[in-house]
Amino acid sequence: MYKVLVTDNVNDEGLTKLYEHEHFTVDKNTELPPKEIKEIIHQYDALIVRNQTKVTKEIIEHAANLKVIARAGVGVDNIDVDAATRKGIIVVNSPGGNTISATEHTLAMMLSLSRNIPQAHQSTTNGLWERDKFKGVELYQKTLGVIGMGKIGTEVAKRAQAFKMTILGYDPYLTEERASKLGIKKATLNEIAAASDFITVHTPLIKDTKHLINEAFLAKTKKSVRLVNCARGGLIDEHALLAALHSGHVAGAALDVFENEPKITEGLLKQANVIVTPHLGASTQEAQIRVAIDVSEEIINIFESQSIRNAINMPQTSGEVQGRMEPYLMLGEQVAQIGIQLLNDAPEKIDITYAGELIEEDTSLLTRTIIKGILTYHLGESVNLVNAIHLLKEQGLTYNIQKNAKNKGFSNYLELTLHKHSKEIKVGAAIINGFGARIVKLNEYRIDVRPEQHLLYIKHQDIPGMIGQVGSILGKNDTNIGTMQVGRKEIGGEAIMVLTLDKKIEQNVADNIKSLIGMKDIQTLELTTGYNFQDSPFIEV
Ligand SMILES: NC(=O)C1=CN([C@@H]2O[C@H](COP(=O)(O)OP(=O)(O)OC[C@H]3O[C@@H](n4cnc5c(N)ncnc54)[C@H](O)[C@@H]3O)[C@@H](O)[C@H]2O)C=CC1
Ligand SMILES: O=C(O)CCC(=O)C(=O)O
Repeated sequence: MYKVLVTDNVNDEGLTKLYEHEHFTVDKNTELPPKEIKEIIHQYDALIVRNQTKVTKEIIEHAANLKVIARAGVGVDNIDVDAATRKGIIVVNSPGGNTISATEHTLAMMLSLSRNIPQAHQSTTNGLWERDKFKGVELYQKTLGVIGMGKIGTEVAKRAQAFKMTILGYDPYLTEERASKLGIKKATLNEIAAASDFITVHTPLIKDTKHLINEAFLAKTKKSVRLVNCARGGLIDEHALLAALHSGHVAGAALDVFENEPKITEGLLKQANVIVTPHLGASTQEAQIRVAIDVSEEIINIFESQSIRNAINMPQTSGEVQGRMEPYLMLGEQVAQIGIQLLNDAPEKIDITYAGELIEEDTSLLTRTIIKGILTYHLGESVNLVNAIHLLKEQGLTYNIQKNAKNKGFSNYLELTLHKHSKEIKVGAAIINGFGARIVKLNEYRIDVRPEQHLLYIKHQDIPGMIGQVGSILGKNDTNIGTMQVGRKEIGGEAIMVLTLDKKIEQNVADNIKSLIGMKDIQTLELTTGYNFQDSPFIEV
């Protein structure tokens, strides 16, 4: 049974699938203070929040069993994603569940701002009839600058076109082609500042976007510009905005979000031309049901079928790519296990080469799988696909990926090289049509070994009788040999044997083999041959 904790007001109808699922129990408590969440979080496998709960590093550190943090919404700035990643916890969200609601709220705020609707409503309900005081401006033929042309920015732009506005869009990912398809103009921030009558922001709050609208930007804006923020507080420097409102340079602002919610910078509310809502962008029946359904399904999928659609801290792979990459993931993990066991030390540097068909594939998940396989040898079960790269960097290790068109004679090929001082271990592998996974290279030797659970690697002098002696010792100790591969560089020189065994051999058997004349090295290798829960989460797009 998986335990899920819900600490914010997430829609119950949308959570139905989780409530009714036989493998899940859900505890919902929207009154828990942070201290209490910290105390009980170790009991839970998943946590669902909106943006009220701050999922801090402290809470995450106490989350001994947590596998998933789900944000019923878009922005994850209330979650310490770095801390979650370090702990191997998947952070997921509902990227599209509230797009339309946030878009419509933005339009509602822009219209309210242009026609002073909240102020006029207040005045009229107070018994006044101030028709001259609330003269507004039209949107028609005005220029709207949209900063952040993602899902919401794009939908806002489309709807604003219905008002016959000219749209300027700025987003590092906005191409000329997409802008032209949307019928908008791709612009720089400076161009938006100089030409826009209305400016609306739709970016996440990240280091790069904090105070994107600041004193310097406002100084470049057109006089009487109107600003809308239905994305995140902190995108606009509220003090700079206040100064620009005081000076009359900015004609008005419509704000749904604030830098220190629920606090609002003193003075802003005193401005007659500022209209506010308490972070209502996603607050519609439809959006709340949708985001709750999204996170419920996501959690069920992660625990029941190991597939992930919307992770923040994992690479995304399409279902089609996922199907093609599946056999390589197991092979990647096995290659890593062989490499690290042969190195028997922490590597300083890791080189991974993908060749043949693999150069066309999205190999990000495969790389993570290999890194995970390497690190698990020393760091144990705390390593998973979420935190593998993070932990690698934390260990000060570097890794290097090469995609090489030369395929070494195989239609696909992956090679791992682990370096430690002057020692180097190289393991090459391929999926061979009709035969499946094969280890095809060990250091400088060409081999052909099916990666099975128990392998025996032997390095020896190439002298007659060696194979027989090893076989005889294993036979006497009741150990069946599945396959045996030998490789040598030159007759009488150094050679290797790689055997697949039906069971693990005892140390005394290995010692017996090691004592044979001409024997140089012997290592038992143990490989994973089946994924278990949480080990192979796929991300679907
Ligand atoms: N008020 C509310 O209740 C709601 C607020 N939001 C917020 O709206 C924002 C946008 O959400 P979506 O459109 O769904 O996200 P999205 O991820 O689809 O789009 C964000 C866009 O911002 C762009 N961007 C990033 N840095 C930028 C920069 N420095 N300058 C310009 N563009 C930049 C990205 O390239 C991306 O295209 C998020 O902050 C989200 O949290 C979302 C839903 C409801
Ligand atoms: O849960 C909410 O209402 C906040 C929505 C929001 O800000 C987001 O999804 O980013």
